[in-house]
Amino acid sequence: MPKTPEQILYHTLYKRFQKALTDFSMLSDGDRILIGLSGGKDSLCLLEMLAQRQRIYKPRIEVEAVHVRMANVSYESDTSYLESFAKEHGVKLHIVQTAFDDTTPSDKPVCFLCSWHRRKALFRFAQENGFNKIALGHHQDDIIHTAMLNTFFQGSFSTMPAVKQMDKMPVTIIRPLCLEHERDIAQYAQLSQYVKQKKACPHERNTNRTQMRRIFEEIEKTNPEARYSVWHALQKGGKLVE
Ligand SMILES: Nc1ncnc2c1ncn2[C@@H]1O[C@H](COP(=O)(O)OP(=O)(O)OP(=O)(O)O)[C@@H](O)[C@H]1O
Repeated sequence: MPKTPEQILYHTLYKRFQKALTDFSMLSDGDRILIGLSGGKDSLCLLEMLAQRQRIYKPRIEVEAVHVRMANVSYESDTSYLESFAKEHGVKLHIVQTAFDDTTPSDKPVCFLCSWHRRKALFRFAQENGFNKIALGHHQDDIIHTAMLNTFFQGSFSTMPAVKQMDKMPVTIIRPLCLEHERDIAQYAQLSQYVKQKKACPHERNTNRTQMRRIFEEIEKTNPEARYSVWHALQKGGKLVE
């Protein structure tokens, strides 16, 4: 039977997802995995693939998802779409709300505070509900851009690892999309007609990250293999597992 472009692309994405699971030994029998579902294309795609993986017998995993709403940031997320998407894939979705004080002056940017508090809510929810792993939707481009940011701005050759065992809690972060190319996820999201979130965060602006993205796009034009080169350097330097 002829395959549609959507099915062919999903197959490519799923193969890389499986390779990431294997290369980084991300799954163990009995894992309870909590997906951080922002509503963006990456975490939607992550949910779709983990939902499929959940139907395989060994290693046996259980998957649920959580969407964290930030009460004090007018950042509209269409939770009814997230609920129907998760339900369609047989994944239970939890919605939790949190907030932070953005009126007290702080030396930290609002985006930093917002993501710090979101992360805190995610960890708390995972621990209170017996999840031993949290799956996040960062892909290979995110990991490379972070490595560039840390190298050029922090003086540290480091990045978001594919697997990170948290020091102070019995929770491991996994990034099963770590081998995915962003453009493939974007194309799949379009073919699969993912609904775009009404992302109206008033604090979002051009950041150093956006600049790294542009620079990396330029580098890839000169050397289409550049991503594999950076990945290899990160792997060789032991930066992908903590
Ligand atoms: N509000 C949220 N609730 C739960 N998890 C979240 C939330 N926001 C982000 N995450 C998790 O953190 C990851 C990285 O967040 P980031 O803000 O970079 O993603 P995004 O661009 O909003 O969306 P996505 O990565 O899903 O396309 C997401 O892929 C998701 O797993």
